[in-house]
Amino acid sequence: MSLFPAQKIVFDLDGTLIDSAPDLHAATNHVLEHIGRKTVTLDQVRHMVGYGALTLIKLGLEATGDGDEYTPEELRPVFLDYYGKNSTAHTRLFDGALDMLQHFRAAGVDLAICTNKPFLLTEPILANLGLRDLFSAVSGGDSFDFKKPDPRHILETASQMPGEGPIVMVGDSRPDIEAARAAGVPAIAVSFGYSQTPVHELAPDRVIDSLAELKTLITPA
Ligand SMILES: O=C(O)COP(=O)(O)O
Ligand SMILES: [Mg+2]
Repeated sequence: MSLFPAQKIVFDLDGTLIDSAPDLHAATNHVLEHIGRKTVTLDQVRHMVGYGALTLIKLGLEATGDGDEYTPEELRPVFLDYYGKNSTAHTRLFDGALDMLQHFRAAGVDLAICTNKPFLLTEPILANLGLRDLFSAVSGGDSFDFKKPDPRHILETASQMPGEGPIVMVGDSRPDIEAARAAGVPAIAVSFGYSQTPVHELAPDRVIDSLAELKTLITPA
């Protein structure tokens, strides 16, 4: 088994560490009901997450109507207002997430979150799930002028972490893996996330079926 040495692990959030689809589903349907559209299913939403709120709204609009009656931009405040108040009603950590994160902190590995979610929504979710203190850097899709799949999102997040050393990215979908590859950083993909295509087709360096596997795959550098 080839190992990935790391001093810094940069994690995607939705679909990787947290199963947030139920709350994102509710917020998406809140927007759709607000404009008199039919709702979408949880399974549909699970394949729409990863590129941020605007893309989620856009895909929700495309799935429920035609024409350009509404823009994602004008509906974004409706989405964010609802989601901001209901972001951890049903959201839970994936199995083994907390134990794995604590394992790496105890080994002196630095951890970060690099999500395409808005930054101001990310912090309360981490706090509500008891995770905030585990991360030395947290960046959202609006923290910089660029976001995943732009490699600078990963590299700028990593530059905010203390220390120097090799980086590993762990994510669930195309923007994570493309950003990691362009950044020259190994990409480990979880198989249970929200990817639109099977993650092995995106050619990450490794696919894992459980977060606990990271404890043997990644070695403290
Ligand atoms: O699409 C989003 O809102 C965020 O998704 P991510 O945490 O997987 O980057
Ligand atoms: Mg994700």
